[in-house]
Amino acid sequence: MIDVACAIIITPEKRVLVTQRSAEMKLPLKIEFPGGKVEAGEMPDECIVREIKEELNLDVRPVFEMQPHVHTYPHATIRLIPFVCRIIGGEIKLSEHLAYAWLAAEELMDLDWAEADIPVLKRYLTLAHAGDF
Ligand SMILES: Nc1nc2c([nH]c(=O)n2[C@H]2C[C@H](O)[C@@H](COP(=O)(O)OP(=O)(O)OP(=O)(O)O)O2)c(=O)[nH]1
Repeated sequence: MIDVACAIIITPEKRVLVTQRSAEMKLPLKIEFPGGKVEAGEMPDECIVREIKEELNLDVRPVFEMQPHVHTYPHATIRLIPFVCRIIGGEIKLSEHLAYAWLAAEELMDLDWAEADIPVLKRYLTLAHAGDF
């Protein structure tokens, strides 16, 4: 089981950052919440801060840890650990992804998501709808 931390980065206007995996990555061209594998000796919240800096050149602060979701792909079983995050600095510069977009909640479901993200997205939308974020 591979622990993967991902970030649901939100703006004060409630837009959410989504990224598209490149053709060279596993799950090519799928939409995901940016993030990556938790390294040995690292806490998931430390991982998400590191990965977002590496992948997007953004400084984020995790504000809420959501329930993890386990998903089995043909290549691996992952435990996706989502963090709702706010930006505290930096400007987006992509180093691995093909593209990114800031989307409103109602635009999110209609994308070609990595399978593991779909239950996470649904939970986030429930929280957002309830006014938690
Ligand atoms: N980062 C990220 N990975 C996801 C998400 N959903 C999902 O199924 N995955 C999968 C894709 C990969 O199998 C795994 C994480 O891979 P990764 O390639 O992003 O992680 P990494 O940068 O640490 O990996 P590596 O290239 O250094 O090996 O989790 C998601 O929302 N974000």
